[in-house]
Amino acid sequence: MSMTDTQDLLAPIREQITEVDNQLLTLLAQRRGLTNQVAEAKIKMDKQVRDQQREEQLLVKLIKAGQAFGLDAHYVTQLFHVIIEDSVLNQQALLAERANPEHSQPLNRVAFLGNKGSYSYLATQKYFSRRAGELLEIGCQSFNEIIHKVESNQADYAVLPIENTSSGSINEVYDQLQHTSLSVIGELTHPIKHSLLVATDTEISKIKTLYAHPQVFAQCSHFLAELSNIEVKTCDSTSAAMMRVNELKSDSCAAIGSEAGGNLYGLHAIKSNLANQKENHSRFIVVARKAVKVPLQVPAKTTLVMSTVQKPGALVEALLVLRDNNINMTKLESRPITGNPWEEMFYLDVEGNVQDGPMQQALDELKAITRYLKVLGCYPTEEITPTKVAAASALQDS
Ligand SMILES: O=C(O)C(=O)C[C@]1(C(=O)O)C=C[C@@H](O)C=C1
Repeated sequence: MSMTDTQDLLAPIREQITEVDNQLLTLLAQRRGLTNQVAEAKIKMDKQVRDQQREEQLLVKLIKAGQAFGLDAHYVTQLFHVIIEDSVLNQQALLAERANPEHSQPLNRVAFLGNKGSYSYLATQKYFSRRAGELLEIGCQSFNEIIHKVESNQADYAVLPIENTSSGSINEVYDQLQHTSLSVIGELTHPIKHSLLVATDTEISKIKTLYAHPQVFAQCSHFLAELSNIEVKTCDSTSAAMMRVNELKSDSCAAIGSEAGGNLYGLHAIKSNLANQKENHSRFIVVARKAVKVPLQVPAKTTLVMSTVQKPGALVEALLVLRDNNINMTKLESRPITGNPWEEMFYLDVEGNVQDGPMQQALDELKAITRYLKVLGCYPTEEITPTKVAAASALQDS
């Protein structure tokens, strides 16, 4: 069968697939509209955004209905976890906006690291896509510059990477937090997926020169080891590598970076998942000059910074305060204090709202036993743990 025949066979089926996809999008938008209404009702009824009992009932029904259509339980569960996560995040954003009208501006000026196409750029887009107001992107060359932009009112917000699942905490950002008066007002996690990006209709065997940021090369070392006769050229940023490959428009050049970022420079991916570690995510924080008030209906996280007194067991004592007040700590990081050798500043992320009784009690107790304690911010949690359906596997077997 010739290539033209094959394409003719595919074309009408693809048309139908496109039609179905558009219907799916229409329905998803309709569902999102309904969740906005749910959020409004929850504000009036003073109810929690998350209702995991309702989610479980919903999933059980959907799994059953899916089976009748020949769709397996795993597929249906995965799909609806994403849909429900979107719904929860959307509702949280709406409630947070209502509680902080002064943060709702027609224009959000946001400083981030790198240019269009960088992972920080994509995280910025993702975070502000749920928020009202237009986005003005301010690409910066250093964390210092980013913080300065917000402190000096040249930007309203900054999006900063704080940790990565493969390379750990980003110390430079923690050190900036030690000296700034800005507050953490939000967080988000963004997947870091490296792809091989090209500008022409080429293939891997033709690639002779690769452009990327040195950290990206390090994260893809296993993939690079498989290639032979390749020249590796380091660039200052992922976006610089993309720009270079777009300028060269050569069959023998490729950049490594995110596919979505590459698309902004007219590049397309010929191979994906290049990182050594397949689950690669970065967590970002959003900071602003003014703290936000998190409605009690929304699950919150609080970031604290403290230094303990110099005595054995001082840190343990501080952590016991959290335990005794039933507060879960999700992260503990220590950084040296500038100018005070051998002394440490501790950064803690804990689950809870600063307006909550147990949290206020814990903060009072911590103040009494630490040398320094500051709340860096309290913000809505964006890590939405998917609801498990105990009956799913049983349903699948039946
Ligand atoms: O039904 C609700 O209460 C909703 O908020 C909607 C919804 C959903 O998207 O289906 C989202 C969050 C809740 O945890 C449960 C269900």
